[in-house]
Amino acid sequence: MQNSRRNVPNILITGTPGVGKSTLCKKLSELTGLRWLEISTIAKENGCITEYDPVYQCSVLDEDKLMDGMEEAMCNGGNIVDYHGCDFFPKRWFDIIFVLRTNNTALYDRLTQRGYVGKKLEDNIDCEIFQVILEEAKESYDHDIVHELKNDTYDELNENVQKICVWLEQWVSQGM
Ligand SMILES: Nc1ncnc2c1ncn2[C@@H]1O[C@H](COP(=O)(O)OP(=O)(O)O)[C@@H](O)[C@H]1O
Repeated sequence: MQNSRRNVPNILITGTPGVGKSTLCKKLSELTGLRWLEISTIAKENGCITEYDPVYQCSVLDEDKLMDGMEEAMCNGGNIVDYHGCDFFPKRWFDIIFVLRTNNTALYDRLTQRGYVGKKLEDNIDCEIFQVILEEAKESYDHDIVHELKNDTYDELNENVQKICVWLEQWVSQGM
């Protein structure tokens, strides 16, 4: 089984900005004790930003430097990685991948509340409509470890956290 040597798994939580990754990761981390690695913050704190993309209004990552810095923690396991992309991480790092999904109306409201306007808002809504991150995950990892989770409401958020906790318990017990 892939990565079975780790005692605790690594989980990737991905999806379009605004689908609720950070909210879910924070809760999951508090409940499980797994380490929440928010890639945007880690990249900023460790000088892994090469430039700012004025078209997409976002930071461009120095992926190699970031990966090198994360390697040891990821090999040890016990991490929840949170990022709105997934194709550049080493495949061997993850035991499971959850792609959060949100309907357009809810996502539009969340992103406008965050201050997104114009092209940035439209591009992120399009990203969700065309399920870009889900396709990216399926292209980058084995299909059987990629799971889509609907995350429109707080009830669904709680259900998703529970589902991941159940998976985690099963994963750990299988290795005993
Ligand atoms: N399941 C949910 N139902 C309703 N609102 C949510 C849900 N998850 C997150 N939110 C809200 O949506 C916004 C974006 O959530 P956030 O976790 O920052 O998304 P991301 O990390 O994917 O960009 C926040 O205001 C958050 O409170």
